[in-house]
Amino acid sequence: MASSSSLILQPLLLPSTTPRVSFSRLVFLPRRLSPRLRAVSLSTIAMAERTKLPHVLTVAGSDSGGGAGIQADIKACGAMGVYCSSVITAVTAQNTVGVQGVNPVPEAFIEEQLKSVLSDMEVDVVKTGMLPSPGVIKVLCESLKRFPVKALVVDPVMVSTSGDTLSAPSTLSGYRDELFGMADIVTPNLKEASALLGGMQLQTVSDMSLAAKSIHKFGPKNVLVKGGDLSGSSDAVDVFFDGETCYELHGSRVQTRNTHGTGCTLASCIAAELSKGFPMLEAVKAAKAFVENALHYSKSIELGSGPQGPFDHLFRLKSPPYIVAPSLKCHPDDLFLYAVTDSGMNSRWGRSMTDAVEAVIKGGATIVQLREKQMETREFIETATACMEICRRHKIPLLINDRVDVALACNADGVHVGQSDMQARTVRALLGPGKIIGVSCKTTAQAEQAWMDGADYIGCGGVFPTSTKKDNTTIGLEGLKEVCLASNLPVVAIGGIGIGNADLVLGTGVKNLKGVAVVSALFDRESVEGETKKLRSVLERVLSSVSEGTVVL
Ligand SMILES: Cc1ncc(COP(=O)(O)OP(=O)(O)O)c(N)n1
Ligand SMILES: Cc1ncsc1CCOP(=O)(O)O
Repeated sequence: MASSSSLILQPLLLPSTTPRVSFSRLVFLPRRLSPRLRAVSLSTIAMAERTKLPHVLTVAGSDSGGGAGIQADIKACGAMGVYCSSVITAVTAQNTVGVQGVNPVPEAFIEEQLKSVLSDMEVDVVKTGMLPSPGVIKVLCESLKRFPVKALVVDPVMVSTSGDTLSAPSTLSGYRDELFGMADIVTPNLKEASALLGGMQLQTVSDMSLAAKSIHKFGPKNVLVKGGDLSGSSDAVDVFFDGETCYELHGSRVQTRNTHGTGCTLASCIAAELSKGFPMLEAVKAAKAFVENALHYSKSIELGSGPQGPFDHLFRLKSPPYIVAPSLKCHPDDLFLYAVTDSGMNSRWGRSMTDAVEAVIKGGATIVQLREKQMETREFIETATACMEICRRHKIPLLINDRVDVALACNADGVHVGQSDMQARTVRALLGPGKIIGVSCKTTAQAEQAWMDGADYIGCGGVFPTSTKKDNTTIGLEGLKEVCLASNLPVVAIGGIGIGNADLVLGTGVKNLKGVAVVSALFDRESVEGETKKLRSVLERVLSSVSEGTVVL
C-alpha cells in the first residue's frame, strides 16, 4: 500500500462534470483511509510545513465599539503580521461617547482562559490592558510564573480616554507591587503615571522623565511615559527610560478626533515587534511610527457622534468598494477566451486601454490580462484600477502580467508570471490564497513545478509562431498536448492563435485544455468587439463538437 503521505499529496482532479468550484487547491485524502489515519495524515502535512508564528497574547477588556481593548489589540497585531490570542477580563458597553457599562469576567474564568492559551499555544509575549481588580492581577502573575513567556508588556489601563474608570483604584498596588516587577515595559499615559505616583503633577517633558525614573523603581525593565495629552506641546513626545538612559521620542501630533484605542494599539505593536525578536527601543519606535501613520490615514473617518472615534489599523476602510470587495473566484472554464492586452496595439488603432477592455468583454472574453511591458508604474496602476472597475462591473476576472505590486495596488484578481519572473510560490506568499496565479510553461517539468508552487492554471505556448513576443520558441500542438497531459492544472494555450486556427487547438480534445489566450487576433484589429465575437463563436462551435465526440479538423 502506498504511504499515506504520498496519497495525500495528489491534487484534486477536476473532471469536466465537476460542479463549478474555484481554482483553490484542495488536499485530497482517499475516502478509504480510516478517521485515525486521516488525522495522522493531516498532522504529517502540518509537521512538514511547520512555521513558528510570532504570537502575542492580549489580556484585556472587550470594547463593544471596536476601537480599543481586545479589538484594537487583535487588529494591531494583525497589521504587524503577528498572531494574537486573547484572554478577556471584562466586557464593556462602549461607544464613541463613553463607557456605558462594565461587566468583569469572573477571576476563575480568566485563570481558565490563561491556562488554555499559555499551556498550549507557544505564546511569545503577553500584553495586558484592562485588569479590573487586584484579584485579576494576582491570577495573571501566578499564571505567568507557571507558564513563563519571553516578554511582558503592561499597559496600566485605569481610566478610559472618555474619563470613565476601567479598573478599581485598589489595582494600583497590585500593579506596583506585583505585576511591574515581571514587566519588560510599562506604558502609562500622563494620567496613569500620575496615579501610579500618588497624584504627581506631570506638565512638562522633564516631569515625564522624572515620572519614568520613579516608575522604573517599581521593577519594570523599561518605562514609556506617553505624552499624548501634554498640553502646549506641538509634537507628540513620549519619554522612554531603560534604567540608564532617558530618551525623548518625538513624533508629529496628528489633529484628529479619531484617537480612541491609541494606547492599546501602541502597547500591542510593541508586543508584536518584541515577539518578532526586535530589541525594546526598536520595538517602541516602530510602534510609535505605526500609530502615527494610522492616525494620519484615519483622519477623515466618521463613525459615531461622540468626541472620540476609532481609527483604521489595517489601512483599508477608505478604499474604494472594488478594493474592499473580495476577489472574483475563478473557474477553469473562465480560461475559455482569455484576452491579453497590448498598449502598443491599442495606440496603433487609436483606442484607450479601458475602451479595449470594455470592447473585448462585450465581444465575449471570459478573462482579461493586462500585459504592459513599457508603462510607468503610476500610469500602470491608474490604468489597471480603471480596468478593474470595468471587469468588476461585468464580473470578469482581471489578471496582471508579471507585476505583483500593480496587482496588489488595484486588488486585481491575480497575476500571470513566466519562467524568468518572480517564482509562483513567492507570488502566492505575497498575494495570499484567494488570488489566481497563472504560470507560463513549455515543458512537463515546468508544469510539475507550477503545481508544486501553488499555481492555479498554466499558460502553455507559443503554440504557433507569433510576432507579439520576441525570441519565443514555438512548441506546436504536440508540445501543448504533452504539457496538458503531464498536469492536472487547467491549461490555456497561447501564441499565434486566432479564428483561423483556434479549432486546431481546442480540437485536440485534451480534457484540461480549457481555452485560448490571444493578443493580436483581438487587439491588433479595427474592431476588438467584432473580432472577439467571431473568435468566441469558433470556440463555441469546436467545444460543442468536442463534447459530442464529432471533431472534424
Ligand atoms: C495566459 C498567458 N500565458 C502565457 C503568457 C506568457 O507569459 P510570460 O511567459 O511571462 O511572457 P510575457 O507575457 O511576460 O512576455 C501570458 N502572458 N499569458
Ligand atoms: C505572451 C506570449 N507568450 C507566449 S506567446 C505570446 C504572445 C501571444 O500573442 P499573440 O496572440 O498575438 O500571438
